[in-house]
Amino acid sequence: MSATIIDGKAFAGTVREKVAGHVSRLKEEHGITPGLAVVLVGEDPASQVYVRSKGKMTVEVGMKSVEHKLDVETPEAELLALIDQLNNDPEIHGILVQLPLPKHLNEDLVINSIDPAKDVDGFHISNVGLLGTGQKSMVPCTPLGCLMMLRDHHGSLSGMDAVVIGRSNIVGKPMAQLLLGDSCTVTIAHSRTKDLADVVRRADIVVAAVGRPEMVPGDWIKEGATVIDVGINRIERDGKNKLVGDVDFDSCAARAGAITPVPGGVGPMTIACLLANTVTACCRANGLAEPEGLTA
Ligand SMILES: Nc1nc2c(c(=O)[nH]1)N[C@@H](CN(C=O)c1ccc(C(=O)N[C@@H](CCC(=O)O)C(=O)O)cc1)CN2
Repeated sequence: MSATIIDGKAFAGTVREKVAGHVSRLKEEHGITPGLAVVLVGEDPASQVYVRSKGKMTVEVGMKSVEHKLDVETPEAELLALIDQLNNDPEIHGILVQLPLPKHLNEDLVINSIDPAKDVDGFHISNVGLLGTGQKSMVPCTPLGCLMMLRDHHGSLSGMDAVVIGRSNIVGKPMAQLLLGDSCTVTIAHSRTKDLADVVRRADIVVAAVGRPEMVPGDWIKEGATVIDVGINRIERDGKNKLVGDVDFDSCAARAGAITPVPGGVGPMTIACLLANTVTACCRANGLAEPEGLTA
């Protein structure tokens, strides 16, 4: 079997076009411009790239972009004061604090200080609870992007066996909730899972989100399964730097029915879904109908 490559880069482009359409309608019909504030603490090189990209794409879809770049040693109280200011700014509909944060900052405290209605990352404990109980919430961007690609490829996911490898709060757990919401039979596998290969071999859908380069070999994949690779791992091979996912692409593609590449798969969908969440948050804040197809 030679797998269909799910082109996340192209799909993200169509999501951004839809977002841009909604933004221009919000401006023309209601005089509202959605605003997104991104906060970066420190100078982590990868985070700097992602934050730059978020700002650029926010402006490209016609939204207001605000960036706050804080010194690596910023005291927690100062960061919390900035979030409070953004929570109370009527021109800001979405707030995102780029992760990871420097070690001296309490990530849970910082995330939970964001107004849940403006929490476009969907990491606030209220949004986690709402998603877990099947209620309307802000949905974390990376799992939302994976769900959109799966729905686009399969139509209905109902009754499919899904395995999520990885139990992080920002990808593994919300991904499992979303798949359950679409009536998949879901297993969350992790480092202590017994017979991981056998568990993965039963799955129609495999979402790999462990952060270990090329950990999943092709012979774990059921013929025709769909493989969604969330991993973004920088490795050195043959003296060159390379970006690889959590699955061994060539051997998995040889057995899968469809697979996302790295780069160009899940990654670009993360930022597209951030923009989608910002429009959703803006519509909710103004009591307007939510854009269709941009939420879970
Ligand atoms: N507050 C948040 N922090 C972080 C999140 C998040 O969703 N919210 N996710 C990641 C980083 N991230 C966005 O912030 C992100 C990661 C990767 C990509 C992407 O497009 N990757 C490209 C490859 C880019 C490269 O060469 O490095 C791809 O996969 O094609 C976008 C956004 C952690 N922090």
